[in-house]
Amino acid sequence: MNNSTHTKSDTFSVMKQGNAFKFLSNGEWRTSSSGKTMKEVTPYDNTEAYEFQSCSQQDIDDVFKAANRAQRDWAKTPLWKRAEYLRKAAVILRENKDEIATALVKEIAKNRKSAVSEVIRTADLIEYTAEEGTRMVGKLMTSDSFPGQKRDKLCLVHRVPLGVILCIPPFNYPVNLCASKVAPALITGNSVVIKTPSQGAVSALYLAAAFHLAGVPAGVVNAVTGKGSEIGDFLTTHPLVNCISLTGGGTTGMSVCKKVGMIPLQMELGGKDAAIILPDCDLDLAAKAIVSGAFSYSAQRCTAVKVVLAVEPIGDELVKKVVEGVKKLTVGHPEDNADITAVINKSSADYIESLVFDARQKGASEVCPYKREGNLLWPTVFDHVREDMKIAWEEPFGPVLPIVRVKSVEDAIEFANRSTMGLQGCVFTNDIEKAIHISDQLSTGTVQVNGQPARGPDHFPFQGFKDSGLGSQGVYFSLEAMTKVKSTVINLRQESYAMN
Ligand SMILES: NC(=O)C1=CN([C@@H]2O[C@H](COP(=O)(O)OP(=O)(O)OC[C@H]3O[C@@H](n4cnc5c(N)ncnc54)[C@H](OP(=O)(O)O)[C@@H]3O)[C@@H](O)[C@H]2O)C=CC1
Ligand SMILES: O=C(O)[C@H](O)COP(=O)(O)O
Repeated sequence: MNNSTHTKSDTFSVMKQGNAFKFLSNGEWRTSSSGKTMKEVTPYDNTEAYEFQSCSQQDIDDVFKAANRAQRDWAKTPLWKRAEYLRKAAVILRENKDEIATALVKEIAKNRKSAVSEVIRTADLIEYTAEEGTRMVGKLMTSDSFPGQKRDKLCLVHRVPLGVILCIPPFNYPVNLCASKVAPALITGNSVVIKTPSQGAVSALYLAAAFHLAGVPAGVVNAVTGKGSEIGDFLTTHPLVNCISLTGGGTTGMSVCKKVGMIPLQMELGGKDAAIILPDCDLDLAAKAIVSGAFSYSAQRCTAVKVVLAVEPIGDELVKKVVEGVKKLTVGHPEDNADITAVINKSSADYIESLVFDARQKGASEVCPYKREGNLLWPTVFDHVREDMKIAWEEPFGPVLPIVRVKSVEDAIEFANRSTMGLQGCVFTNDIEKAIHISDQLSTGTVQVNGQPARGPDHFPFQGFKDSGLGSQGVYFSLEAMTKVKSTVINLRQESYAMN
């Protein structure tokens, strides 16, 4: 393994040919056999951000064959050594955090501070995964714990890799949500094929490059670029895929689920996270969490607060505090660290606008008014939202927050549970018994008490109920998801009991 540090500006030069980024196949950065490239524009000024390969079916087929070939030797690499590769990749990410953050700023308009923190969070996640993975030991079971049995069978239980994992991250965390799939896959002895998001492709390629530069053997980490609508089906239905881990929209996730065969799936899809605010809560704390929860990264987070259910009589006071908080948010360019930056593309901005117009036309009260310049949308808050308004149910993935007034906690729970999604929810109250009762009633994978919805810290389990997903993420849970149980049973001729 190469132990030198990677801080020079040409560290990643291997990834490029001219202006175009190459894709990673079997340990080599290549141009596509299609001869075609794709261009990506910045969300904020529509100028060209990057150019990268439009991978062909032939490229993808080659990548899967390489990943399949490399996996067995990788699985035979001692665990401590696999962990070393991961730690090395984490070091490379940290050393190059500014360059990678620049890609995040340009491709997905994440503000610089958050972009740098995504890279550091990713390095931490990879290191934690290396450590957790080395501690993931098998277990020994004995037959005599089952009724009627003697101690004449010893069962050695191991977790073994699945094979080739197809990792499909979304645009909003192209580095971190790529690593949250790749790191657990690698430490457990799988090889990976990354399908980068089209907006965010270069950021995800940097992640792949960190593993490549760390010296991970050829074929173990591969990354292809291209449009999901063009190469998605070929990737997900490829016979050499042994597991798919996808984070993205519900429509994408469900269509993949319907097409693939009997392989394990880890799906992290959309959310409509509700914040239930009880009259007895610390209102300042709740308002602060709502503003941060609803508007960080312009609300392009699956865990964003997407509807507030204010239990009367606190509605007026809560709305006043939320509006005060929203007015302090800065709107502008990601390089200036603005809180609110342009949403990912025009079609997303148009969709968000359609939800705004629907709420406006149906009479919601626009307490923080909507304004748009290109893809830049000012943080908008609607009060007195009713259930006939689309914004009450749909996921805008943009800075528009609906507030619904409800008469009772029971009404709030009923409203929240009517959503087809069930990622997270949160409840603000000073009564912990009430909080537990509400958490028990909510059909969501996680409920936060007196805090905003969030995936992190990244070792916590993260899962969606209903249409929000399948399986659980979070370091240990992903290690389990990317392995299967294998057991060896030793049948003794006579019973034997371990003695002191
Ligand atoms: N629960 C969670 O953890 C999270 C959920 N999300 C959800 O993701 C959505 C926004 O992210 P976004 O990136 O736009 O989501 P998409 O569903 O559009 O895309 C997600 C990923 O899937 C790829 N893809 C698209 N079509 C296919 C296909 N047919 N087969 C295989 N892969 C495909 C995309 O590639 P391409 O870009 O080329 O189309 C991208 O890499 C929101 O709905 C949000 O709620 C986002 C983050 C976290
Ligand atoms: O993609 C998302 O939106 C994330 O999974 C949420 O992560 P966060 O809660 O750390 O923003």
